Amino acid sequence: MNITEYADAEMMSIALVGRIASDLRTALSNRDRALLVVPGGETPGPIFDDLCGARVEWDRVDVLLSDERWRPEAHIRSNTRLVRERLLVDGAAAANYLPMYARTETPEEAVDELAAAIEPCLPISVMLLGMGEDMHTASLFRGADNFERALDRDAPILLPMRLDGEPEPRVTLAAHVLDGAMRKHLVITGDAKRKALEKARTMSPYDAPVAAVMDDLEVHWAP
Ligand SMILES: O=C1O[C@H](COP(=O)(O)O)[C@@H](O)[C@H](O)[C@H]1O
Repeated sequence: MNITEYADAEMMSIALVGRIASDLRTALSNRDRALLVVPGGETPGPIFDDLCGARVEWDRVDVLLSDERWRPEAHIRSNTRLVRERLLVDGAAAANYLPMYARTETPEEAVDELAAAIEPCLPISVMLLGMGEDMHTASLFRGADNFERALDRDAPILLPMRLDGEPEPRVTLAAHVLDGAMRKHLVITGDAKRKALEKARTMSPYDAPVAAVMDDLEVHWAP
């Protein structure tokens, strides 16, 4: 794991967008298509605002979320909504979006079909992840019903995930799928997440989920 510190979030966004765009161009020089995985939540919005205009052959890129909250796309908590509104615009509107939500009542009813569309696009070429102060990344939450299964080497690509206290069920890519990405970036802001990440360095993924993706991880941090 390597950490780059930036003066502020704007400087971080500029540099990170340059890195992701460059990683995508490298991936596209080796393969017909590239798979870009992005996080949801609050942190990536400003990065998406810049990334959508980056010089990339977007019509050769598949875009996929790291995880999703099981809410209709129009819902304020939908990660898909964030991606559609702030990433899949401008040049990036030409990218192919791989859905991580279907209009079924439960994720269990849809995960196999969603995973079947994702599988042919793997491995991940370029991945950007976020992290919570509780050290979760994607929707790998300690204490969630499928958490330990999601850390298994033979876990299905996509798993439903329920955590007491969370307002909706979720789906997440399995740890081995995330960890298999060819380029791995993590974006975090603030002292609390920085401290949590430092702590996670010495912990097992069973206690600190982000530790499951730390090999060759490039961390981008701003205050
Ligand atoms: O719920 C989620 O949270 C994490 C962290 O979000 P942030 O706003 O604190 O950066 C995010 O990476 C994940 O994709 C999302 O579903």
